[in-house]
Amino acid sequence: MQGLLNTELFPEYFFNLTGFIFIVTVLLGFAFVYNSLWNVERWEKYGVKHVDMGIMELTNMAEVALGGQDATAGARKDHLVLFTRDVELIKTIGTTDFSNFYNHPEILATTSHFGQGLFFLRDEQWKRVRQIMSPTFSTSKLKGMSNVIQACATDMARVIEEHAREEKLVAVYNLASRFSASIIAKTAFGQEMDDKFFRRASKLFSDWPNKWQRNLVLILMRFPRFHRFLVQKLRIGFLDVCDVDSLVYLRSLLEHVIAERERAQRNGKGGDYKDLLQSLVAAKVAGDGRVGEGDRSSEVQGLSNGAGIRPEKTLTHDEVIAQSFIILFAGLETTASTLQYCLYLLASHPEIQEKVYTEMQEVVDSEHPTYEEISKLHYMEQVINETMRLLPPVSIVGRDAIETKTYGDITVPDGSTVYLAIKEIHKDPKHYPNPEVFDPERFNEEEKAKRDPFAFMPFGVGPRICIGSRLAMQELKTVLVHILRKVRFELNETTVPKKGEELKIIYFELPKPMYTIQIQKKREADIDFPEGKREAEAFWPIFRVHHQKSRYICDSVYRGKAISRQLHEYMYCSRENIADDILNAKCKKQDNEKLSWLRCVQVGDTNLNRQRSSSVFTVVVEDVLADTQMAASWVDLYNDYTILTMLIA
Ligand code: HEM
Repeated sequence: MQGLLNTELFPEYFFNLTGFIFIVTVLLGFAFVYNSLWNVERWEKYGVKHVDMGIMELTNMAEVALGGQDATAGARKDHLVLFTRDVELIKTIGTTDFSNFYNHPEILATTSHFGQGLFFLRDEQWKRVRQIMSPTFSTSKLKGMSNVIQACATDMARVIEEHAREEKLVAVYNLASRFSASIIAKTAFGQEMDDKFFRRASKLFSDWPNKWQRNLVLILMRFPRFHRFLVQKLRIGFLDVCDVDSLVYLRSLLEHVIAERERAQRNGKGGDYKDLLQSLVAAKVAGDGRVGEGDRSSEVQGLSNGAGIRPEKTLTHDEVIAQSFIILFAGLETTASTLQYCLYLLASHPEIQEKVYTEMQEVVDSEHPTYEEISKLHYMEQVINETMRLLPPVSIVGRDAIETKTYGDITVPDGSTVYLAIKEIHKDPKHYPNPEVFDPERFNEEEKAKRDPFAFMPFGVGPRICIGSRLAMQELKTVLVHILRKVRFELNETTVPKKGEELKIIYFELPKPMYTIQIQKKREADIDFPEGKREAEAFWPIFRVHHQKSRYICDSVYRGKAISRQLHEYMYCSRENIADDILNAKCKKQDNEKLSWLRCVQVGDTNLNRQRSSSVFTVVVEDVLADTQMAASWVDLYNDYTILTMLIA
């Protein structure tokens, strides 16, 4: 017990457990009385329906407050709070009147560096750090991180494939967390993830050893100001929501890497590192760790409230560490949960999984999908969006009101907190008919155009929106490509929850829910060969050289008008559906089942798992034409081809 408390502030007798519980109980009792008697301000006065609630945590409060017909309802924690799923009010608070609502509520009772992380920063501090961090997530930076994401996705796919080979079930949450943590380890902590890192990263928050401590903290979380007073002022360690040991460990890792990165930055070698950490370190080096007078160039986007805010673009050493922590906090579980839920939903909707697969076949040409290819996976994005609509990893976000403002019938008093109830908006039948049904078509362009864009906000809204949303999407799409091209996910009788059962998000529960999904079998075409190579894959370099050579000659010959435009087009697939035309024509002919093009285009022969790749296509056409008795209408083409083959030879 002694170790948990700050011995400088507390006398010896205080370490008596009974005495301590007594004091905390008295203080809690005082908080209750204050809350219910003295803080008599009621939401009704401000035109808002008020819901009286017992001791509940926030997400439940939102559910209860907005359970009926009301789009907006008030309640009290240790101050006034408002819950809303009214998209007009959300638009106003999140964007048009953002200058009155740019702070997240102070909910975190900790003495750790978390408090200096972007999510928890307030006022000028937030504006300065947000401005510094925004370019870190620009398109060019995301492209720069693509290799890391690919490597982590390949690892995850490999593990899943091994499970499939051994016909084992997959504890998806664990794998998804490892994937997400490994990207953060590399990009925000500058190192490979090992087991110790993963253990610590997954345990940023205290895991209270007994029930009464846990319940006490849960009750205190209902009174965040009081909770913070106990933790930050009285420094009662065991009430700290963060796990101090984990943070000390992670900080020690960072110290080494930051020192090394600083040296590189000062020697002009910072550009060698294309990750989040280096951008943070660069901001530190630029200001030499001091926050001075301020950058005079630009205001923070969306904050043109006339205040003339010109934050300086530098970070202190502790702020660099805090941002790495916050990336871990904000980026790990959110992305891992989305991946887990997405795979579960795909397993329970095989037809949708097949559609995702088909799109991948059409769009992704390379073994490691490029940034551009990833951005063309529109149906996959619809699936991810629908997953986050149905099961938003963050179900509620808050905004503190700086001044009292009235919007229509509702007055939002200064000092109150407005909670934007993401989950309730996403489940509102007004925006989403049959809201419990998983239907990615809700996010096709036509359906989206019919809906208020503020009815979908898994990443929050306005200038305070999630800074890592594009990175998260890139991670999710990349890993889905790598996994789904290898295996098909299915539910079986041991999967939890079972088919038809509700998939519930359990907040603040430890351990995390583990949804186990069966990987039924490998995709038919996924035939493995010794040393991890497929038979045809071994010939790919030869095919490629052959293709390049053919193309060079073919282009020259075409320019010299020695072959028809038709053949030129056929050779390079420059007309839409050309491969299908030829293949279909061939298939219709009798006795053609064993044509050699089958070998060439079998999806299992390539890592691409697709039929229409321009690089493989020449080989396909050559095989088709060379090995087949041509029908009359193909004779010209065949003659052209013969001339060409002679030239190539
Ligand atoms: C599916 C994945 C994710 C979801 C659903 C998600 C959701 C959110 C939400 C709802 C917010 C609050 C926004 C608001 O107040 O309006 C937020 C903030 C934030 N997120 Fe994410 N997030 C995800 C992934 C990530 C990743 C990968 C990172 C970092 C690499 C990240 C970093 C942050 C940070 C730093 C903030 C605080 C922004 C600020 O206060 O200015 N998030 N996120």
